[in-house]
Amino acid sequence: MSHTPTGLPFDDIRALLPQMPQASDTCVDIVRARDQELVKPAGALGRMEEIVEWLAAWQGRSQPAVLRPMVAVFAANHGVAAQGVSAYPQAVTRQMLETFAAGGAAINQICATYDIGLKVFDLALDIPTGDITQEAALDEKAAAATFAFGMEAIAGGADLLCLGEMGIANTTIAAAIYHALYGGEARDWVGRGTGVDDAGLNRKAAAVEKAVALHKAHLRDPLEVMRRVGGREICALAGAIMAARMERIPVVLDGYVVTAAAAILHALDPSSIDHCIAGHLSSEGAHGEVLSRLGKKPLLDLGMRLGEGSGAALAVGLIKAAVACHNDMATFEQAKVASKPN
Ligand SMILES: Cc1cc2ncn([C@H]3O[C@H](COP(=O)(O)O)[C@@H](O)[C@H]3O)c2cc1C
Ligand SMILES: O=C(O)c1cccnc1
Repeated sequence: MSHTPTGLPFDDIRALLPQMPQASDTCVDIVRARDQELVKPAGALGRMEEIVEWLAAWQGRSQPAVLRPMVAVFAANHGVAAQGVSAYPQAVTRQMLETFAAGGAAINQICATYDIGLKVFDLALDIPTGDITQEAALDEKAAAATFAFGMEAIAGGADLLCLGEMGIANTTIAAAIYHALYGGEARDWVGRGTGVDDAGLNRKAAAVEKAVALHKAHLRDPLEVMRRVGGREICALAGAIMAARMERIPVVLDGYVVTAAAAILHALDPSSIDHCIAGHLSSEGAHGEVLSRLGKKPLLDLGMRLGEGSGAALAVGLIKAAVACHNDMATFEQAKVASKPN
């Protein structure tokens, strides 16, 4: 990327890209060699084997481990909610944070089931971002500061990071990001989110179209997309993905909203999300199209459209099982099973 440093906050983000650690091919080779020895037909664990290779590559460990998985949920409010784009009122964002704290949400139960840590971050809920149909969501300084907050938030605490979000109207924000990055028609990118009716869906498409038209002159730069038609949780999620890369923590993406933060980084540098896996395919319509643009094949497809990190956290069950098979299965020799087919 040709870029002259100017000392602006976004330059601090761009400066991270050339410093990203790369996958460890050596660790992958060691994992593959052990896979050959394990007491099963070659390749019989299919994608479970690929999951272990991915963990090894990005943890930089020849024997990968998932001992401290964490879900980080970033919560924010959005000025665009005033356009009538959600089936629920903005107050639900804070009410759900109280529900997370009380242990009553879906994500609490999934984390308890798979022994996953849960951290929830309130990103200035009382101050919704600017309505993207009227103005930029955030100025550059605030966007960069929130990205930095997301980087800090995940520091030091996990060997696998699942990302989640809570923010009424944020499926509209995600759709605006995809429309800005990938073009097409606004309608192609909007879905029913929390369950808007046909009139609500029309208002969503109109809001996305208006926002992208308003900011059009500035949307060639993915970081401008992030601050103008995005929101605080999108900035923090992008920061968390970047920090995880720097710390060699593999990342499990959630659904339509979390993937929008990954799409921003991918647009800056496609290799910047190589340490990320897609936990699931959201039933928010365009998620499949987005994942194929990002080159990600989702692990689960359960017809879910919740957010909160729920699809990512469910995938941890599979990931833990994949690691257990790899690390703890017997070899043909140990099990005294004939290793060569007739
Ligand atoms: C009770 C409740 C719990 C949720 N948990 C996640 N979301 C999800 O729905 C919101 C996005 O949908 P939209 O763009 O239509 O507002 C986000 O907050 C997301 O995390 C929820 C939504 C509700 C109502
Ligand atoms: O897939 C998602 O992230 C999603 C879908 C609907 C509502 N909230 C989030």
